[in-house]
Amino acid sequence: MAQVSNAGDSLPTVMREKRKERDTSPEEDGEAERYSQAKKRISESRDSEGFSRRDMNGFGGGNHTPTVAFLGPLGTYSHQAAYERFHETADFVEKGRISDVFDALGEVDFGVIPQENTIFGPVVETYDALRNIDSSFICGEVTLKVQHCLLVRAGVNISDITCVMSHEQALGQCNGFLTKHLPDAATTKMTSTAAAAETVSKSAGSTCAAICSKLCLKMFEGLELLREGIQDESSNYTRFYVMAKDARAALPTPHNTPHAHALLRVDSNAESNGGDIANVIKALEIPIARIDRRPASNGKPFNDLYFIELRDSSCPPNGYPTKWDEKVQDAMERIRAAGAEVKLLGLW
Ligand SMILES: O=C(O)C(=O)C[C@]1(C(=O)O)C=C[C@@H](O)C=C1
Repeated sequence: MAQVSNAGDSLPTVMREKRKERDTSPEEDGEAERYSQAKKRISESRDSEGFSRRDMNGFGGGNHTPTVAFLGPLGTYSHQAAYERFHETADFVEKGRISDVFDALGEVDFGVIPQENTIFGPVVETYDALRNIDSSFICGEVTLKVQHCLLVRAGVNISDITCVMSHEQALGQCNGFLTKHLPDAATTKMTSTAAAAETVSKSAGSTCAAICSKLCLKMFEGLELLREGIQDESSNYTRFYVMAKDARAALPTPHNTPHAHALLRVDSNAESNGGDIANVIKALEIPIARIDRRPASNGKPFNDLYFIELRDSSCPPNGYPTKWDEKVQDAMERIRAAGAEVKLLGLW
């Protein structure tokens, strides 16, 4: 697996004194403070892990602090993933929906976008947006450990809960818990896990619960932790794409994956190809890491678009395999020769 971050791994000790009497540890208090501070511009150019603004291709040399959009509000897993990837090298910008993060690319330098979860699978909103993008690119990835909590307004017991709010991914990842412990509670899809926590926090007298990160206890007032680690498998990870408008935008070092990747969007519906995805797979001649499929949404029933992620593990640590870009371009030429349309969505 690529670089995996657990948001609570390394935490400042200064926050210990500030600890409030809640369900969070000193480490989690520090974590909350770190993430709150993440929005602020940090003038220091190098942090303790060696991330440097000078390492940002295209940004180095000037005074530009890169901006990074993520699905908000503060306290989402996207927020944590963005912070784990960029630390204090960037200014962070909250967006209301995943599609808003895509739309912001260009205004902001980077966007951090959930792509896939190990329990519930691909993030549908992300693949729907990938169907239409023409000039934004995936330039990196980050993987985050996800431990869901059940948060309620203080004083609410599990037997009182009438509804559960969260992002559809989190509801899906906790389906076993919901079926077993809250079979009669209604579920409400929210734009994000932290949006659910915020809604519960602001609804006096509410008997709704939110499924979200423990960090939300510190981000929003009046919430209490009822259960922790309620997802269907204790080992649970979400992988995020890091995207940019500029295909040449390079992420701060260290390069975050031991493999080289590319993502292709393939439309195999052209008549010249006979609609056969097998021709495309044969033409690739590069190992395939995963294939996802979404309706092409072009008015023709059962026309699909394929998202093919390529992976080459022959690269040196923190680098690309020799001529990776050329290998991918050559594969795309072969796909076109086979009669399908192909678009490069990322190279990292
Ligand atoms: O709602 C959030 O906290 C998000 O960052 C979104 C998201 C997702 O779309 O998969 C990210 C990680 C978790 O898998 C649950 C939700």
